[in-house]
Amino acid sequence: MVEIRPTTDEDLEVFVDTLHAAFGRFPETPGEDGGGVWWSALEMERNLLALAPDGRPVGTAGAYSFELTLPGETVVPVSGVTAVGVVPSHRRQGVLTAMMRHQLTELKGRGEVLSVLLASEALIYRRFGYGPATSTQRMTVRRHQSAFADPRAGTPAPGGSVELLRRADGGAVLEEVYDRYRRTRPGALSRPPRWWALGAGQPPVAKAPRHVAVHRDADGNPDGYASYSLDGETLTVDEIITADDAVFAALARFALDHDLVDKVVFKHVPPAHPLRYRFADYRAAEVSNDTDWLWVRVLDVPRALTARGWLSDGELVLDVHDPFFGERGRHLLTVRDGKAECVPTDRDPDLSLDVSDLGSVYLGGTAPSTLVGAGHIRAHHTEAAGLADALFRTERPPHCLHWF
Ligand SMILES: CC(=O)SCCNC(=O)CCNC(=O)[C@H](O)C(C)(C)COP(=O)(O)OP(=O)(O)OC[C@H]1O[C@@H](n2cnc3c(N)ncnc32)[C@H](O)[C@@H]1OP(=O)(O)O
Repeated sequence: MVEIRPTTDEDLEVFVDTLHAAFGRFPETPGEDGGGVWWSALEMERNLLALAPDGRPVGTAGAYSFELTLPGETVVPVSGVTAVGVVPSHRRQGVLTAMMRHQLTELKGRGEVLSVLLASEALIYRRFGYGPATSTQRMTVRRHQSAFADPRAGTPAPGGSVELLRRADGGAVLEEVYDRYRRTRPGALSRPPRWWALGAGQPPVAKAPRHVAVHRDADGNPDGYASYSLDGETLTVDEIITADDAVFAALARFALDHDLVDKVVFKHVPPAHPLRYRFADYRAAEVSNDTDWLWVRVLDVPRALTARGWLSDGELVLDVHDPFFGERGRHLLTVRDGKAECVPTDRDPDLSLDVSDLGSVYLGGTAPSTLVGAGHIRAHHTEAAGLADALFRTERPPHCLHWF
């Protein structure tokens, strides 16, 4: 059996070496350009090493300290699980399972409500109770097709402006705009100050050259930015950050109006993004790379359900099974005026579901009826799925464009 132990700053080199062995890449030195920025953002006091009986390190798992925005604009602390790897010689022997048990038990013990991660492969994490909770898409637009149906959309509001920032000048502005945005968007994560200081808060997580355009309102206050790069005739937008759809349109227009550019790639947009409907030609935007992004693991069902906000009133009895911890609980969820109460009950359930499916529907990114249709969630009567859809829905789909 393996021994799992927490790491300290002194373990950074062995941690990085082990993780690189797991991913099959030659070790690079933390602090170099590129991946080095990401390595230096690791919180070594929160990471784990798995050691074989002979003391050799064979596995790694890490956690970042983030805040996650829930429906209803509530913000909760979450651990962002990262840097998970087991060296090829020790795979399929339960090393990851041992690390997950150690980590999830510790997170529960700390009183955390949820844990999140981005999965390298979609078959790995459901068994540990994580479910895919947000998705993201790529939108590619040919510039010559990109006229907006309403040509006035896309110009900044009267008195507003779009200005190109030198990256060195952008730090505080971007951090502030991002922070305001992420508090309004379910599924968005905080970017710790240390990430911004390292330059890691500006995607990609590297010091590669990027251009940044900032949008300001009529009073000169920044309320959105676009980070992008140019390669030949392709302009790639890493992210447009704003809580305002009109500002998004203005920044998208700015990207689309670049001379010498043939196509503009918006790397991360939520499903059904309004931008697609701005174009006079609906087919101007080609959507691809529709993929899962943030996975959510509910650690405390009643606290998770009462932490988020709700749009509709209603009642639902959920029978939630957590096979990884061998737990099952029946919960009466009652929503009134946007707030929920959740208490144990012995009433007949409306729905029976696995904790990973609760993770998938929790942020509003997947309708419970979809998972009933997929045979994941069991509806105990004909109205149950519709009732759950009405309760869990959110005004906007959750979205996370943070890579970690
Ligand atoms: C949040 C992140 O950091 S994502 C990054 C994840 N890391 C990687 O992708 C790096 C390359 N891969 C690896 O290092 C390893 O294969 C890991 C970490 C994914 C899995 O580690 P292992 O120690 O082999 O997992 P473990 O032995 O505990 O497997 C538990 C179960 O999951 C299954 N499993 C594990 N990995 C996979 C996978 N990639 N695909 C399908 N099933 C998997 C195993 O078959 C096993 O199933 P069983 O209980 O039915 O027998």
